[in-house]
Amino acid sequence: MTARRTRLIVALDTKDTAQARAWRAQTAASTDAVKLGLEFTYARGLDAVRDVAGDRPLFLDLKLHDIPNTVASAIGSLAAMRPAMLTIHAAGGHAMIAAARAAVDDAFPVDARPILLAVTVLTSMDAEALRETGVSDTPRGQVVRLGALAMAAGADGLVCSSHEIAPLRDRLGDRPVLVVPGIRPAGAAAGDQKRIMTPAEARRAGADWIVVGRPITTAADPAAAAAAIAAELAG
Ligand SMILES: O=C(O)c1cc(=O)[nH]c(=O)n1[C@@H]1O[C@H](COP(=O)(O)O)[C@@H](O)[C@H]1O
Repeated sequence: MTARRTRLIVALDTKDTAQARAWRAQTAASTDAVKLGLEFTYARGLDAVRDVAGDRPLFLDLKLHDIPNTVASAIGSLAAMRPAMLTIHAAGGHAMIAAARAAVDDAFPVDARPILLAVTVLTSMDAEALRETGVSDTPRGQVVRLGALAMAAGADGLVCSSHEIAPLRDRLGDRPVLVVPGIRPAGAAAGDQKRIMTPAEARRAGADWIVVGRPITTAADPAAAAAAIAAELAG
């Protein structure tokens, strides 16, 4: 597992197109992909997302979670975006995930299919937050349950925290692409994230990709912050 290279995605979370472009340029040398999500997309629209991503691999993080027909139709609307990765919520259930799978296979040419990622339990949730939603299992138990469900329904990979990589690999083997947010370099503020690890810990745990936003984008020097994380991943 640790033989895989752990790749770095920078989350360009802003409403400002010029800011997103600047972060993209500052981090291009040390990151493998850019993530644009709800904040930027709702503020600026999909054309601006495509424009900011440019020639970088695009993780389009819209976390679709609706009835199967709506999710499938929404994925059809994203075909022109040519994303490298797309997110849906595993909690939408088997039928929704299977509909998303079918829509990806339908809407994208075979050589341009995005990696369909199912978000398991948000990294901002701890056991207590999960209990408030009616789930009495631990985050780890719930991530493995949702991860198995999502992979059986046709997802290519999962979004989870570093804490769940080992139990997911035990249950599901090497097949799921594991994308891991909730990454904090030593000393960085956790903010709203609860299930966190450092970049080096995530690499050792076997993350395929890590997602890092504020530790890069709020740094005095985003280029240096991204380069330091890339160096940590290189070991
Ligand atoms: O799907 C995601 O990317 C995601 C899932 C999750 O469980 N936790 C999570 O933080 N994310 C995203 O990862 C990024 C983390 O940002 P920072 O906390 O600023 O590093 C944000 O863009 C979140 O939307």
